[in-house]
Amino acid sequence: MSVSIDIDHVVKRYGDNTVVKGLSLHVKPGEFFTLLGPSGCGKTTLLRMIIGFNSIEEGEIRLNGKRINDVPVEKRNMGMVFQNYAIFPHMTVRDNVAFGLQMRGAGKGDIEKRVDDILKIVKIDHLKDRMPAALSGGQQQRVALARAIVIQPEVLLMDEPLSNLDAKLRVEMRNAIKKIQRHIHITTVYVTHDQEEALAVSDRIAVMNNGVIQQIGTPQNIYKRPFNTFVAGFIGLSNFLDAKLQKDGNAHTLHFKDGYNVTMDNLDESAKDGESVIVSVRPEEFSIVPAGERGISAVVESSVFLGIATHYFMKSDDGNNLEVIQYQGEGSYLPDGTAVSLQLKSGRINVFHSDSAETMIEGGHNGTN
Ligand SMILES: Nc1ncnc2c1ncn2[C@@H]1O[C@H](COP(=O)(O)OP(=O)(O)OP(=O)(O)O)[C@@H](O)[C@H]1O
Repeated sequence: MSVSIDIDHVVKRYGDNTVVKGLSLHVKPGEFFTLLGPSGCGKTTLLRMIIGFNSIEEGEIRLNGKRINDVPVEKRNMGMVFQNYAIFPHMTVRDNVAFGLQMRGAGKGDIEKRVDDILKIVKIDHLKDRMPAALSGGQQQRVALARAIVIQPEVLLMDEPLSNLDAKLRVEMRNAIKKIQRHIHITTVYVTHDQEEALAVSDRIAVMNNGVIQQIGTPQNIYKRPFNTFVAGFIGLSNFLDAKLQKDGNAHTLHFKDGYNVTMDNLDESAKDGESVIVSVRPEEFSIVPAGERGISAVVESSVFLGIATHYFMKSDDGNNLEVIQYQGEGSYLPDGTAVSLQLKSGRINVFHSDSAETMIEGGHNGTN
């Protein structure tokens, strides 16, 4: 049976330095939940609080509603996979995976069967007699994963498990991890600073900065409707433009510096007439139209052909550097120096208050309550 995890106003201090600041979140049974944020934001610290390597200064962590603050690591029944694999170099794959079961006093026959089953699940059963030094990085990480899950933990914790692998293997392994997690349906908390990896594997993501959660949501929700400018800038690419808001009855108009304006019908009541706002636009949320048409005037400075799309680096007439993506079939190639107009897709762009940096899109929330 899968368990839920409640993190309830937890605080972690190192001396005078508070690195986790009254943080709360709920992980559902069987969920693949990711903590995502820049280096030093407190992800690993929080993960270590869940498994019990770190003390909890304030607040509570509960498993299926039961407080575990004072339960020692070995009694928490959690498996953990580390960035550096942490497998025993002097033991075969089979012995590495069997180790945790032996420590728990499982019988010989039982150990053999469970190790065989798990090695099949992580697809390294053909390597069971190898020593770790004779394995690739991806294979070693599969051993580490097998070792963590063979003990049938209630919770699987992973701390940047893919960061030592090359780019191609990272993609292969993240797909494998996601598949295995779905298969065994274990509540999983995954730590990464790689936003693409987080989007690819997670059911939900908590975006953290400086010990505080910025937003919790599904990958789609966080990408499409970031709660604040930090999330908009951290997840995927965003262009940020200044605009002034004008209220016209129920609708609002965004006025950009060079006279272009866009009507919005999805802003909430916090949007005030005359307010300065920040508009975030994904590179694929521009429509490129010929120069002179309505839009933000810009010139192509350089471009990168990516096969599926062309990525343009442009400069707007009022001096903003803009990144714009044109998918194959959406128009002809624009050589450097081409003048264009950029129109915005009003249903897709995001608008933030300049002062609080928080969204004013209707229904936009940070998912923390
Ligand atoms: N044992 C410790 N003593 C003092 N400060 C610590 C200790 N461990 C971590 N910190 C500090 O706590 C903050 C959060 O660290 P943490 O390792 O949780 O960040 P992170 O988000 O996991 O970053 P990274 O992606 O680089 O691992 C950092 O400022 C770090 O220097």
